[in-house]
Amino acid sequence: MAPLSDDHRAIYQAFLDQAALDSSLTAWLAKLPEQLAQGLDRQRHGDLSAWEKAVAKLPTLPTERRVDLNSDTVTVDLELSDSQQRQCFNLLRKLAPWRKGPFQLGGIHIDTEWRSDWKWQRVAPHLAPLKYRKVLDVGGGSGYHAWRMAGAGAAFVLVIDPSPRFYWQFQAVRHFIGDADGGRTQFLPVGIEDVPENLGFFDTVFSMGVLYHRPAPLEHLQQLKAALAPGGELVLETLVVEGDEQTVFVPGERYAAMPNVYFLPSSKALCHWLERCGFINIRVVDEALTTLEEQRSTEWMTYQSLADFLDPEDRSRTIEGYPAPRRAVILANKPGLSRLY
Ligand SMILES: Nc1ncnc2c1ncn2[C@@H]1O[C@H](C[S@+](CC[C@H]([NH3+])C(=O)[O-])CC(=O)[O-])[C@@H](O)[C@H]1O
Repeated sequence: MAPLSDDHRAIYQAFLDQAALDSSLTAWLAKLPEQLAQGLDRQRHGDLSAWEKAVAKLPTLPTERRVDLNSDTVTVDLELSDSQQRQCFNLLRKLAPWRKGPFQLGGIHIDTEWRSDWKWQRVAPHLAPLKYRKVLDVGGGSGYHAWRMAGAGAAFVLVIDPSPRFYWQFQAVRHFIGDADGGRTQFLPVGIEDVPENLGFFDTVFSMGVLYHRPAPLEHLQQLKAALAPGGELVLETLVVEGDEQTVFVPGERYAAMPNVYFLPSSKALCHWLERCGFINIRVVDEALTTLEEQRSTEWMTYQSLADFLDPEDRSRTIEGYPAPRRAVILANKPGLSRLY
């Protein structure tokens, strides 16, 4: 077994607690130390040591704090001296670009590239209540949505995302939140391909903003289904195009300047794919164009953003001449009787 650092011990313990309740997790538990060691291997990610150090340098915070995971801005109110606040600000800045949020931590407002709260507003009203549910957020970024899921009462929320920057952003936010969530929210720096097969564990699985990055989208849907418990709910959010059941668009090298974008189906085609993968109760609950207010450059993400990736003459097209980003939210269930009913 690979040695566990202090940071990882909490994740391992959270898994142990869950595994005691459900034996399907034990297969993952055995692989966990190796996966953690690899996901955070300093040799593989140049800036990792700097991010790790920035989080380690965050000052010890007063235990008296008010944590709100249920508002659009994930908020931790606590009294910081001016110098402590300046120190925190500078350390949090070292983890930039901050893409997914917003957060308000000890009076510091992290205005992220994405208004991830707007996505949550489109998704949350349609979900089976998250209370008591074990939740997996695949490609969960900084963990913004995971904190909102914990705020909605989920019993256990696991973010998986192979980006070590996001891992350290999550740990920075965790430093402020402390154990206000009862340790129910955890982050593993791994990809969906590292999740053991046929886990059948989670009551809700989210895949938001991930499917279009997968070269084998049906395989991705099958992996999500395999992670779900019988009767569990899939929440799929992805880029789509307009069209019928057979419409699928595959862009060239880049789409809105993003590399690694593969399949953009219509939402009708996506429903068809889900049906082919054996999901039931499939419904499109939202479809909307991404606005320039939802994704933009900020002080915390100073690089180019959506406005630079759309045709300046015709905002309905990307700079490559493709249809501008449109996103759908689709819910579906894995067949079977849920333990929650
Ligand atoms: N193999 C993989 N397995 C899991 N995650 C992956 C993988 N490859 C990349 N990712 C992760 O998927 C996330 C996609 S971003 C959506 C964030 C959030 N969900 C949102 O809805 O705002 C969308 C975007 O920025 O294009 C990134 O954090 C990747 O690191």
